[in-house]
Amino acid sequence: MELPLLGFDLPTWILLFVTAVVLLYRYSTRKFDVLKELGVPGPKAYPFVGTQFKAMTKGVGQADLEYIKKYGKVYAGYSWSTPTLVVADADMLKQILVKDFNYFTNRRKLDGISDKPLNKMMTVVDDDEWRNIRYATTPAFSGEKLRKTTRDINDCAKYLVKNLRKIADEGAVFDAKKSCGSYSADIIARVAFGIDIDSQNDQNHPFVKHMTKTLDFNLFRNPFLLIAAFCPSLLPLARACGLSFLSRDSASYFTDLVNQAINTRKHSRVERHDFLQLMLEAKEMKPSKDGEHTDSKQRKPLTDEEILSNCVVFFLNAFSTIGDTMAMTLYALASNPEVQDKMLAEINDVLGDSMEYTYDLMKNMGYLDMVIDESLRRYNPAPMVDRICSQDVVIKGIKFPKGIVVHVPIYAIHMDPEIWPEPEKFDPERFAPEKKAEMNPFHWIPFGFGPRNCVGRRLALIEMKIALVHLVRNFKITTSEPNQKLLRPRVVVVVVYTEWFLS
Ligand code: HEM
Repeated sequence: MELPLLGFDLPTWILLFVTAVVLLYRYSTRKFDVLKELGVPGPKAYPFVGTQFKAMTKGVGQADLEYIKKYGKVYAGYSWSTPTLVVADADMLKQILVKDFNYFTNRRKLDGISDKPLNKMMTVVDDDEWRNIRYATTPAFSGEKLRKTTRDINDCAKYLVKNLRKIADEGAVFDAKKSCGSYSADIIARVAFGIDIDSQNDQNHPFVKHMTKTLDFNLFRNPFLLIAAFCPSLLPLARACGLSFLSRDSASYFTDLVNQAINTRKHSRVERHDFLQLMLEAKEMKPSKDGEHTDSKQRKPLTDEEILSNCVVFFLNAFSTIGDTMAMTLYALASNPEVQDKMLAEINDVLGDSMEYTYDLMKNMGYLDMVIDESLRRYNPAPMVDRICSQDVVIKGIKFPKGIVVHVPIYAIHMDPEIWPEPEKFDPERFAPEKKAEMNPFHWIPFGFGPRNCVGRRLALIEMKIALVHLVRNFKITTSEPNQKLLRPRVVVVVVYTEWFLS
């Protein structure tokens, strides 16, 4: 006797299942004709995954590298079901990222990022809303502002040295990714918001815990991301079931942290000129104390929602990128002792007995710059950036239809053997001043390019430089032998390297 399941008999279940598969198939292939019309070569697209299968198994960067070799510097693909043109050609990038910026102002939105407190992040908002926020926050990273922050950065770096000294004295190994991530979190909290989180002393600090959880872009650990990637139209249902990109506890942790910082600021008599202050001034449309924001181009006051989202985006961006790049630079120094020795010689030469490493002193360290530039080429944490085309435009004979996503394959450009011979090799000499002067600027784009490039670039560089100077001056960095082999990039949204340790 057949037992009906939830009131349906077996044939009905089979019919429902087949209908669901057919509907999902049609949904995931509905845009598969768009790229055929453009006549741009590219890999075959499959239902549900588009052309992403290689990216899922080998990482976005490696997939781009292999496809560019096969199809050329412009190829067409489907990011899941979204038609995408991948552009690695330098002239076209100049056009897209700079000259025709008005047609390529916005980024593709991950559907999941429309929940508070992430919905108004500078990284995801469009057009004038983006311009307004970018305009209000850019002055926080001026040379003058950063010069004032170097004392705070030095303090955090000294703390890092103190903590690592304990480990070195015991002859133990250290987890560079964690230590550098905490260093970077402490700095952004201090210099941008004036708050002390002291995550270096407590790597289980809730701040670190929530950051790490939020930045875990593994599709298979975060069902919300999985749905956003494969079937975004099911997101409302996912939300109704309580799923979200940012977990509820992380969302309320970040919201409370920012609100506390704002309240403390309101009642404090200490005058600050940092990122948070600029945002609060932009909320009230006050001219900044330094005369910034007096320009009539400033369009609208920032809303509370915009302030909250952009505080969170600064935390998120600074935590992962700087921590990872620094950790990879340490790995490169450990694996290339001659580079480490040369760096130390320059540091001693420039600094003499000084223990305060100022903004201006850092400018005199040409070899340190070369090491960081090479590290950002070889181990850049952002394997790609993207833009959406807002109206039909033809570039170098290729039609970019309105709505198409342009994917800029940073990793593949940085690892292209035609541009960078022996790309796997860590070689700071590639960035010697005479070579840098001749370099095509679109062959090295770790911070993106054009008006929408990384707003935190200068802070990132100064933070990394100061920490590396402290570390190289105080320690000889080596790899802990067996872990050297574990270094493999796993690229989903940002590059994450498998665990490894230094001593
Ligand atoms: C090594 C460190 C860093 C790297 C490699 C990096 C890389 C990038 C890249 C590739 C982009 C996209 C640019 C584009 O689309 O053209 C970006 C955007 C952004 N970055 Fe960074 N970043 C770093 C550090 C930071 C820091 C420290 C902050 C904040 C304090 C920050 C805040 C941002 C923001 C807010 C955006 C969005 C800008 C906009 O949409 O206008 N980044 N970053």
